Amino acid sequence: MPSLSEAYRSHPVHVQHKHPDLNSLQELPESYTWTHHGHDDHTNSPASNESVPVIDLNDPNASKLIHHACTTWGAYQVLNHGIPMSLLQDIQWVGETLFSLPSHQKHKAARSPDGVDGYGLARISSFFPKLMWSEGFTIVGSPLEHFRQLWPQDYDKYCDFVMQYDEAMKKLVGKLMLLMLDSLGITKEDLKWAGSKGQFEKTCAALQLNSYPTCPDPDRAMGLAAHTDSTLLTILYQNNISGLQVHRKGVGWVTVPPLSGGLVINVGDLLHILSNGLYPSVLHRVLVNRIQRRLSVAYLCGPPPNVEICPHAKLVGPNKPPLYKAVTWNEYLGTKAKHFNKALSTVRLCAPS
Ligand SMILES: O=C(O)CCC(=O)C(=O)O
Ligand SMILES: [Fe+2]
Repeated sequence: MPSLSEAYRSHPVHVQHKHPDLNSLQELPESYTWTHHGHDDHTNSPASNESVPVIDLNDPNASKLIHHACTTWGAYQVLNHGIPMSLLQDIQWVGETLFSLPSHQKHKAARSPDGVDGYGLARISSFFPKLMWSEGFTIVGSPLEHFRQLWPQDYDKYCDFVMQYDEAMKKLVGKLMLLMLDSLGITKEDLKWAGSKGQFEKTCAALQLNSYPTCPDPDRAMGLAAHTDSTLLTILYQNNISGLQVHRKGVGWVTVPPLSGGLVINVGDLLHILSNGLYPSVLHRVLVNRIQRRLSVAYLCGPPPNVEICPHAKLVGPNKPPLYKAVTWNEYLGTKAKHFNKALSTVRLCAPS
């Protein structure tokens, strides 16, 4: 069975590796200048009071609320998710410390050209002519080797925080998967890969730390370009700096305001497939600002690598043909590495009615 890192490794996306230290630039270089995008958000439109739903996981109606949020937005924020605030602060501190290291130090843990983990530009960079105003660090499995390069003296305390975060996220994934499937009328017994305890303990994940340094010309820069996640679901912690936007059909770009202790849940491409197109995988992007560095931590969660994901039988019928063919995460990552935002349409069987 291919591991997640093997899956990524077999589908390398080539990203230019030498990039300037964004923290030291006084002007936006041409290579980072996107066309002006300040006008294309929804803030002046009549729908500006629309916002991504906030759901209390202790609410007895959570499953219904999730159904509504996922069909309309493909995203929601959660409160009372069980992750202690101290753990969120710890992982944020790891990110802050990591990205504050001198550039040459960070490059000691650079992602290898065909690799998945380590320091570098966003993997999606190769699909855009302009560079993004961000830096990232990806962790799959143990961060030990890279952290040893970054912090030769005290790497173990940073590793501990990552492991604790990973452990807590795994539990939350179990809870969220149950709720999100329930919201589709699917039980854990309906999915073989839900695991013997029905807690989705075999799901695979990558942890992505993102840093968006302050920018001298934020209106013309892009922190992270519009994309959907190749996951089942993504659990995102954003510190208290705004920047994340989601796209809603008919409304446009909508900012997801940071919520103290809140987590953003994105529907990824594989859950979109599993839901037979009912839940859109949310298109999202990140804008930057000139005042404060923004940090985010994304837990990118997918199925066990060799499991085939297809529209669930309960969501398919005579009037609802399956919209997608079955794909493993590995196969889908390959498709995404080739076709990026058109990947879903390449695994599509028929047009929606
Ligand atoms: O920084 C954010 O808020 C979003 C990050 C993201 O979309 C990703 O890592 O896939
Ligand atoms: Fe994302």
